[in-house]
Amino acid sequence: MTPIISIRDLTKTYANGFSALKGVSLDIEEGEILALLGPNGAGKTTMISIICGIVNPTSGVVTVGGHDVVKDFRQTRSMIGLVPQELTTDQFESVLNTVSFSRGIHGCKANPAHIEKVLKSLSLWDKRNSALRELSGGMKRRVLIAKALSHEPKVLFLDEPTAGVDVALRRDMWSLVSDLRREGVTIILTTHYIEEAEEIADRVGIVNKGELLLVEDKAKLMGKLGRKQMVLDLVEPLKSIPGRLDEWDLKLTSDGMQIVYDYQPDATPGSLMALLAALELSSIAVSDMASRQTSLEDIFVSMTGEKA
Ligand SMILES: Nc1ncnc2c1ncn2[C@@H]1O[C@H](COP(=O)(O)OP(=O)(O)OP(=O)(O)O)[C@@H](O)[C@H]1O
Repeated sequence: MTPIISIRDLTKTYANGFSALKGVSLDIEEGEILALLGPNGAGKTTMISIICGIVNPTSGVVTVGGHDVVKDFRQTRSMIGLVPQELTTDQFESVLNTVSFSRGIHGCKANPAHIEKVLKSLSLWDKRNSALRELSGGMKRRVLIAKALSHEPKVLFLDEPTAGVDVALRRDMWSLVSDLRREGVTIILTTHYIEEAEEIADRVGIVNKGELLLVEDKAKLMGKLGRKQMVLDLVEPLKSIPGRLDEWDLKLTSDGMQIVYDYQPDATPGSLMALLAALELSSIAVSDMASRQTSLEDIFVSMTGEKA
Protein backbone atom coordinates (compact mmCIF):
# COMPACT_ATOMS: atom_id res chain seq x y z
CA MET A 1 0.00 0.00 0.00
CA THR A 2 1.29 3.52 -0.78
CA PRO A 3 1.76 5.46 2.44
CA ILE A 4 -0.30 8.61 2.83
CA ILE A 5 2.73 10.36 4.33
CA SER A 6 6.29 9.55 3.35
CA ILE A 7 9.24 11.16 5.13
CA ARG A 8 12.76 10.59 3.77
CA ASP A 9 16.02 11.66 5.44
CA LEU A 10 14.43 14.71 6.97
CA THR A 11 16.71 17.17 8.74
CA LYS A 12 16.06 20.56 10.27
CA THR A 13 18.70 22.95 11.50
CA TYR A 14 17.23 26.19 12.86
CA ALA A 15 18.79 29.59 12.06
CA ASN A 16 20.63 29.57 15.40
CA GLY A 17 22.44 26.39 14.31
CA PHE A 18 20.38 24.03 16.49
CA SER A 19 19.84 20.67 14.85
CA ALA A 20 16.24 19.69 15.74
CA LEU A 21 15.88 16.76 13.28
CA LYS A 22 18.82 14.60 12.29
CA GLY A 23 17.67 12.42 9.41
CA VAL A 24 14.22 11.02 10.06
CA SER A 25 12.57 8.55 7.68
CA LEU A 26 9.06 7.28 8.24
CA ASP A 27 6.04 6.02 6.27
CA ILE A 28 2.57 6.57 7.66
CA GLU A 29 -0.20 4.37 6.28
CA GLU A 30 -3.64 5.65 5.44
CA GLY A 31 -6.16 5.17 8.26
CA GLU A 32 -3.70 4.40 11.04
CA ILE A 33 -3.28 6.12 14.39
CA LEU A 34 0.37 6.85 15.06
CA ALA A 35 1.49 8.20 18.41
CA LEU A 36 4.80 10.05 18.55
CA LEU A 37 6.33 9.97 21.99
CA GLY A 38 9.35 11.91 23.10
CA PRO A 39 10.61 14.14 25.88
CA ASN A 40 10.36 17.94 25.66
CA GLY A 41 12.41 19.32 22.80
CA ALA A 42 12.74 15.94 21.04
CA GLY A 43 11.67 17.42 17.69
CA LYS A 44 8.06 16.23 17.44
CA THR A 45 6.53 19.64 16.79
CA THR A 46 9.28 20.45 14.29
CA MET A 47 8.46 17.27 12.38
CA ILE A 48 4.73 18.00 12.37
CA SER A 49 5.33 21.62 11.37
CA ILE A 50 7.39 20.53 8.37
CA ILE A 51 4.72 18.06 7.21
CA CYS A 52 2.11 20.82 7.57
CA GLY A 53 4.26 23.27 5.61
CA ILE A 54 4.71 25.72 8.50
CA VAL A 55 8.46 25.12 8.84
CA ASN A 56 10.82 24.50 5.90
CA PRO A 57 13.03 21.42 6.06
CA THR A 58 16.80 21.83 5.77
CA SER A 59 17.05 18.64 3.71
CA GLY A 60 15.00 15.57 2.92
CA VAL A 61 11.67 14.99 1.21
CA VAL A 62 8.17 14.78 2.67
CA THR A 63 5.13 13.85 0.62
CA VAL A 64 1.47 13.79 1.61
CA GLY A 65 -0.83 11.86 -0.72
CA GLY A 66 2.08 11.71 -3.17
CA HIS A 67 2.56 15.52 -3.24
CA ASP A 68 5.69 17.29 -2.04
CA VAL A 69 4.98 19.43 1.04
CA VAL A 70 7.25 22.25 -0.17
CA LYS A 71 6.51 22.32 -3.92
CA ASP A 72 2.81 21.42 -3.72
CA PHE A 73 2.11 23.21 -0.46
CA ARG A 74 -1.51 24.09 -1.23
CA GLN A 75 -2.48 20.56 -2.18
CA THR A 76 -0.82 18.96 0.82
CA ARG A 77 -2.08 21.55 3.28
CA SER A 78 -5.68 21.08 2.13
CA MET A 79 -5.43 17.38 3.01
CA ILE A 80 -4.23 18.11 6.53
CA GLY A 81 -5.95 19.26 9.70
CA LEU A 82 -3.65 20.50 12.46
CA VAL A 83 -4.63 20.92 16.08
CA PRO A 84 -1.76 22.98 17.46
CA GLN A 85 -0.81 23.29 21.11
CA GLU A 86 -2.10 26.86 21.39
CA LEU A 87 -4.91 29.04 20.05
CA THR A 88 -3.67 31.84 17.82
CA THR A 89 -7.01 32.94 16.36
CA ASP A 90 -8.67 36.34 16.69
CA GLN A 91 -10.23 36.28 20.17
CA PHE A 92 -13.07 38.66 19.19
CA GLU A 93 -14.40 36.45 16.39
CA SER A 94 -17.32 34.06 17.00
CA VAL A 95 -16.91 30.30 17.14
CA LEU A 96 -19.02 29.77 14.00
CA ASN A 97 -17.15 32.38 11.96
CA THR A 98 -13.75 31.15 13.11
CA VAL A 99 -14.48 27.58 12.08
CA SER A 100 -16.27 28.50 8.81
CA PHE A 101 -13.45 30.87 7.88
CA SER A 102 -10.89 28.15 8.47
CA ARG A 103 -12.66 25.97 5.87
CA GLY A 104 -12.46 28.86 3.38
CA ILE A 105 -8.73 29.34 4.00
CA HIS A 106 -8.19 25.77 2.87
CA GLY A 107 -9.91 26.53 -0.40
CA CYS A 108 -13.08 24.56 0.31
CA LYS A 109 -16.55 25.69 -0.66
CA ALA A 110 -18.81 26.71 2.23
CA ASN A 111 -20.63 23.76 3.77
CA PRO A 112 -22.77 24.91 6.71
CA ALA A 113 -24.08 21.37 7.30
CA HIS A 114 -20.53 20.05 7.81
CA ILE A 115 -19.60 22.92 10.14
CA GLU A 116 -22.78 22.28 12.14
CA LYS A 117 -21.92 18.57 12.40
CA VAL A 118 -18.38 19.34 13.60
CA LEU A 119 -19.54 21.91 16.15
CA LYS A 120 -22.21 19.55 17.46
CA SER A 121 -19.75 16.66 17.76
CA LEU A 122 -17.56 18.88 19.91
CA SER A 123 -20.47 20.25 22.02
CA LEU A 124 -19.81 23.75 20.67
CA TRP A 125 -23.08 24.30 18.82
CA ASP A 126 -24.67 26.17 21.74
CA LYS A 127 -21.64 28.45 21.85
CA ARG A 128 -21.48 29.09 18.11
CA ASN A 129 -22.25 32.80 18.46
CA SER A 130 -19.92 33.41 21.41
CA ALA A 131 -16.65 35.23 20.87
CA LEU A 132 -13.59 33.06 21.51
CA ARG A 133 -12.47 35.24 24.44
CA GLU A 134 -15.72 34.35 26.24
CA LEU A 135 -14.90 30.63 26.18
CA SER A 136 -13.21 28.52 28.82
CA GLY A 137 -9.80 27.01 28.10
CA GLY A 138 -11.34 23.61 27.38
CA MET A 139 -13.83 25.10 24.94
CA LYS A 140 -11.03 26.94 23.15
CA ARG A 141 -9.33 23.60 22.71
CA ARG A 142 -12.53 22.26 21.17
CA VAL A 143 -12.52 25.22 18.74
CA LEU A 144 -8.98 24.30 17.69
CA ILE A 145 -10.18 20.80 16.86
CA ALA A 146 -13.26 22.13 15.05
CA LYS A 147 -11.02 24.39 12.95
CA ALA A 148 -8.77 21.47 12.06
CA LEU A 149 -11.79 19.41 10.97
CA SER A 150 -13.55 22.23 9.12
CA HIS A 151 -12.20 21.23 5.68
CA GLU A 152 -12.68 17.46 6.08
CA PRO A 153 -8.96 16.56 6.15
CA LYS A 154 -7.64 13.11 5.29
CA VAL A 155 -4.87 13.48 7.86
CA LEU A 156 -5.26 14.94 11.32
CA PHE A 157 -2.35 16.04 13.50
CA LEU A 158 -2.96 16.45 17.20
CA ASP A 159 -0.05 18.12 18.96
CA GLU A 160 -0.32 17.39 22.68
CA PRO A 161 -4.13 17.41 22.43
CA THR A 162 -4.92 16.54 26.00
CA ALA A 163 -2.23 18.46 27.89
CA GLY A 164 -4.03 20.21 30.72
CA VAL A 165 -7.59 19.32 29.66
CA ASP A 166 -10.16 17.85 32.03
CA VAL A 167 -11.30 14.24 32.05
CA ALA A 168 -14.56 14.95 30.17
CA LEU A 169 -12.81 16.69 27.29
CA ARG A 170 -10.16 14.00 27.12
CA ARG A 171 -12.88 11.34 26.89
CA ASP A 172 -14.75 13.31 24.20
CA MET A 173 -11.55 13.77 22.28
CA TRP A 174 -10.75 10.10 22.18
CA SER A 175 -14.24 9.15 21.14
CA LEU A 176 -13.97 11.72 18.35
CA VAL A 177 -10.63 10.21 17.32
CA SER A 178 -12.26 6.75 17.15
CA ASP A 179 -15.10 8.15 14.99
CA LEU A 180 -12.65 9.85 12.64
CA ARG A 181 -10.61 6.74 12.33
CA ARG A 182 -13.71 4.79 11.40
CA GLU A 183 -14.24 7.36 8.63
CA GLY A 184 -10.73 6.56 7.37
CA VAL A 185 -8.90 9.65 8.66
CA THR A 186 -5.20 9.09 9.41
CA ILE A 187 -4.30 10.44 12.84
CA ILE A 188 -0.89 11.40 14.15
CA LEU A 189 -0.66 12.57 17.73
CA THR A 190 2.10 13.64 20.02
CA THR A 191 1.56 13.04 23.66
CA HIS A 192 3.29 12.97 27.01
CA TYR A 193 0.57 10.68 28.35
CA ILE A 194 1.89 7.27 27.51
CA GLU A 195 -1.26 5.50 28.70
CA GLU A 196 -3.06 7.39 25.97
CA ALA A 197 -0.72 6.10 23.28
CA GLU A 198 -1.01 2.65 24.80
CA GLU A 199 -4.78 2.84 24.58
CA ILE A 200 -5.49 4.32 21.17
CA ALA A 201 -2.46 4.08 18.88
CA ASP A 202 -1.89 1.38 16.26
CA ARG A 203 1.80 2.25 16.04
CA VAL A 204 4.13 4.08 18.34
CA GLY A 205 7.17 6.12 17.37
CA ILE A 206 9.76 7.22 19.91
CA VAL A 207 11.59 10.45 19.09
CA ASN A 208 14.61 11.64 21.06
CA LYS A 209 17.12 14.40 20.34
CA GLY A 210 16.01 14.78 16.72
CA GLU A 211 16.09 11.08 15.90
CA LEU A 212 13.36 8.50 15.47
CA LEU A 213 14.61 5.76 17.77
CA LEU A 214 11.95 3.30 16.76
CA VAL A 215 8.56 3.02 15.17
CA GLU A 216 6.70 -0.18 15.76
CA ASP A 217 3.31 -1.78 15.89
CA LYS A 218 2.18 -1.20 19.47
CA ALA A 219 1.30 -4.82 20.23
CA LYS A 220 4.58 -6.08 18.73
CA LEU A 221 6.55 -3.49 20.66
CA MET A 222 4.98 -4.57 23.90
CA GLY A 223 5.62 -8.21 23.02
CA LYS A 224 9.24 -7.63 22.03
CA LEU A 225 10.35 -5.24 24.72
CA GLY A 226 7.64 -5.80 27.25
CA ARG A 227 8.52 -7.96 30.20
CA LYS A 228 6.48 -9.26 33.06
CA GLN A 229 7.17 -8.96 36.72
CA MET A 230 5.83 -11.38 39.28
CA VAL A 231 5.79 -10.33 42.93
CA LEU A 232 5.42 -13.15 45.46
CA ASP A 233 4.36 -12.28 49.03
CA LEU A 234 5.97 -14.60 51.56
CA VAL A 235 4.40 -15.96 54.74
CA GLU A 236 7.71 -15.70 56.67
CA PRO A 237 10.53 -13.21 56.05
CA LEU A 238 13.49 -14.63 54.16
CA LYS A 239 17.14 -13.63 54.92
CA SER A 240 18.46 -14.47 51.46
CA ILE A 241 17.43 -16.33 48.31
CA PRO A 242 18.56 -19.98 48.52
CA GLY A 243 21.22 -21.01 45.99
CA ARG A 244 18.98 -23.61 44.37
CA LEU A 245 16.83 -20.72 43.04
CA ASP A 246 19.80 -19.03 41.29
CA GLU A 247 18.60 -19.86 37.79
CA TRP A 248 15.63 -17.49 38.15
CA ASP A 249 17.58 -14.30 38.94
CA LEU A 250 15.25 -13.29 41.77
CA LYS A 251 15.34 -10.19 43.94
CA LEU A 252 14.38 -10.07 47.59
CA THR A 253 12.83 -6.88 48.99
CA SER A 254 14.69 -5.26 51.92
CA ASP A 255 12.12 -6.48 54.47
CA GLY A 256 12.54 -10.04 53.17
CA MET A 257 8.80 -10.40 52.69
CA GLN A 258 8.63 -10.35 48.88
CA ILE A 259 10.41 -12.06 46.02
CA VAL A 260 10.41 -10.21 42.69
CA TYR A 261 10.84 -12.13 39.47
CA ASP A 262 11.36 -10.30 36.13
CA TYR A 263 10.76 -12.50 33.13
CA GLN A 264 9.90 -12.57 29.46
CA PRO A 265 6.93 -14.91 29.07
CA ASP A 266 7.69 -15.89 25.45
CA ALA A 267 11.40 -16.50 26.02
CA THR A 268 11.04 -18.69 29.09
CA PRO A 269 7.83 -20.70 28.88
CA GLY A 270 7.06 -22.76 31.97
CA SER A 271 9.65 -20.97 34.11
CA LEU A 272 7.04 -19.55 36.44
CA MET A 273 5.56 -22.95 37.24
CA ALA A 274 9.05 -24.36 37.77
CA LEU A 275 9.84 -21.49 40.13
CA LEU A 276 6.71 -22.14 42.21
CA ALA A 277 7.65 -25.82 42.45
CA ALA A 278 11.21 -24.93 43.48
CA LEU A 279 9.91 -22.55 46.15
CA GLU A 280 7.80 -25.33 47.57
CA LEU A 281 10.81 -27.68 47.60
CA SER A 282 12.73 -24.98 49.49
CA SER A 283 9.87 -24.73 52.01
CA ILE A 284 9.24 -21.09 51.14
CA ALA A 285 5.53 -20.50 51.62
CA VAL A 286 3.84 -17.93 49.40
CA SER A 287 0.70 -16.15 50.65
CA ASP A 288 -0.10 -14.18 47.52
CA MET A 289 1.23 -13.25 44.10
CA ALA A 290 0.63 -10.56 41.50
CA SER A 291 2.02 -9.98 38.04
CA ARG A 292 2.37 -6.80 36.07
CA GLN A 293 3.22 -6.15 32.42
CA THR A 294 6.09 -3.78 31.73
CA SER A 295 4.38 -0.70 30.36
CA LEU A 296 5.16 1.44 27.36
CA GLU A 297 6.32 3.98 29.94
CA ASP A 298 9.04 1.57 31.12
CA ILE A 299 10.08 0.97 27.51
CA PHE A 300 10.13 4.71 26.86
CA VAL A 301 12.24 5.45 29.93
CA SER A 302 14.70 2.68 29.09
CA MET A 303 15.13 4.03 25.52
CA THR A 304 15.34 7.76 26.21
CA GLY A 305 16.57 7.79 29.77
CA GLU A 306 13.78 10.25 30.58
CA LYS A 307 10.25 10.29 31.90
CA ALA A 308 7.64 11.15 29.28
N1 LIG B 1 12.40 28.50 15.78
C1 LIG B 1 13.34 27.82 16.45
N2 LIG B 1 14.61 28.24 16.53
C2 LIG B 1 15.54 27.55 17.19
N3 LIG B 1 15.33 26.38 17.85
C3 LIG B 1 14.06 25.92 17.84
C4 LIG B 1 13.00 26.59 17.15
N4 LIG B 1 11.87 25.87 17.30
C5 LIG B 1 12.21 24.79 18.05
N5 LIG B 1 13.52 24.83 18.37
C6 LIG B 1 14.26 23.83 19.16
O1 LIG B 1 14.18 22.58 18.51
C7 LIG B 1 14.06 21.53 19.48
C8 LIG B 1 12.85 20.68 19.16
O2 LIG B 1 11.67 21.43 19.45
P1 LIG B 1 10.22 20.84 19.19
O3 LIG B 1 9.24 21.90 19.54
O4 LIG B 1 10.16 20.25 17.83
O5 LIG B 1 10.19 19.67 20.27
P2 LIG B 1 8.98 18.79 20.80
O6 LIG B 1 9.45 17.38 20.72
O7 LIG B 1 7.73 19.13 20.10
O8 LIG B 1 8.92 19.24 22.32
P3 LIG B 1 7.65 19.46 23.30
O9 LIG B 1 7.28 18.10 23.75
O10 LIG B 1 8.28 20.27 24.38
O11 LIG B 1 6.61 20.18 22.54
C9 LIG B 1 14.01 22.22 20.84
O12 LIG B 1 15.29 22.16 21.42
C10 LIG B 1 13.64 23.65 20.52
O13 LIG B 1 14.18 24.55 21.46
